Amino acid sequence: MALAVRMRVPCRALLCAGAQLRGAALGRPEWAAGGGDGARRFASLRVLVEPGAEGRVAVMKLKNPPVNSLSLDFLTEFLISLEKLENDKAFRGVVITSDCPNVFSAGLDLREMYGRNPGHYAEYWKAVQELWLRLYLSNLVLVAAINGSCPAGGCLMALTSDVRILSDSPKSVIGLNETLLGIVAPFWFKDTLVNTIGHRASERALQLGLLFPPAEALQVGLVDHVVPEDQVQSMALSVMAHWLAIPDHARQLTKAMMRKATADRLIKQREADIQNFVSFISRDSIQKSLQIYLEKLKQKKG
Ligand SMILES: CC/C=C\C/C=C\CCCC/C=C/C(=O)SCCNC(=O)CCNC(=O)[C@H](O)C(C)(C)COP(=O)(O)OP(=O)(O)OC[C@H]1O[C@@H](n2cnc3c(N)ncnc32)[C@H](O)[C@@H]1OP(=O)(O)O
Repeated sequence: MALAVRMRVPCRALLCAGAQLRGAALGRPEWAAGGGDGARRFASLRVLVEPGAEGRVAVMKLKNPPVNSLSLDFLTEFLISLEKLENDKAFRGVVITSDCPNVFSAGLDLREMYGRNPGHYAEYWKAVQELWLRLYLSNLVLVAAINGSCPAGGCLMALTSDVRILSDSPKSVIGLNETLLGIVAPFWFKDTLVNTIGHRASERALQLGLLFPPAEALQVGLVDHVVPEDQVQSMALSVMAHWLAIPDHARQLTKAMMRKATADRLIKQREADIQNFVSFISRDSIQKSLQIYLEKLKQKKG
């Protein structure tokens, strides 16, 4: 247990203070207790948390329409919800899924990375780092119930889970497609992928910006199960029951043993990573790439 405690991510106080500030800006996140489960069911504007099974599993539903992009406000609310669950001893596992049709998450919010100032980019990147660290080192069993498209930052989020279940639908593609946008997946995105599918498969997937359809995602090991769309959540809960059969302390220490070195690489150079991001994203050439990509997304509609 000691290792698990030591592993808690630093800068918690900092991010939480930031979260409260942003919460205030949002008109304070309202944790509306509701239903027969009392305080165990709560919601902010963009994250719903519902009881999953036997009171020890929670289902977190991402609700940032239309595409669950990971905006700063969304990240703030998600991190507050996750912390509430981590601190509630009743919960041992969390299923993460989407409340938006056909999209698990469109990844990082491009509007947070385009046309803003360096201070904003730094604040945003710190929140993205925090999301990854919190999820990757979580003591909870995390199961991603991926019920739709899952590119880039959405894929990163899924990769932090202990198990990934993907819906068998043509819309459900998953991968780190950053190069298609003319940007580069940071080293800790890459490390998380390598830890999941190995070096060679990652090299190919990252350079080509591959978005894998379900059968290929399963074959390469990016996801653990592919099931019909209406069975994603039930499969997630059934897989969860298997993982919860393992004593927490042994499983948590093992998870820490597997993931700590990867997390430490970022923890040791968080500030440098932020500066790197700010200078990279502020380049005219990168801003131009993002502008073109955003325009393409808009044109797709018309
Ligand atoms: C040396 C290196 C050093 C440091 C590295 C530094 C920086 C680089 C790191 C950056 C890492 C980036 C990670 C990311 O996650 S980038 C985001 C990548 N995401 C995508 O490519 C997905 C884009 N979206 C889509 O493909 C589709 O929207 C999707 C998800 C398949 C859903 O399709 P559909 O249901 O048809 O919906 P629309 O496309 O019509 O979209 C509706 C609406 O949402 C807007 N939108 C979509 N995605 C995003 C997004 N990621 N961010 C913000 N907004 C998004 C879209 O434009 C539409 O808007 P509208 O106003 O037209 O309604």
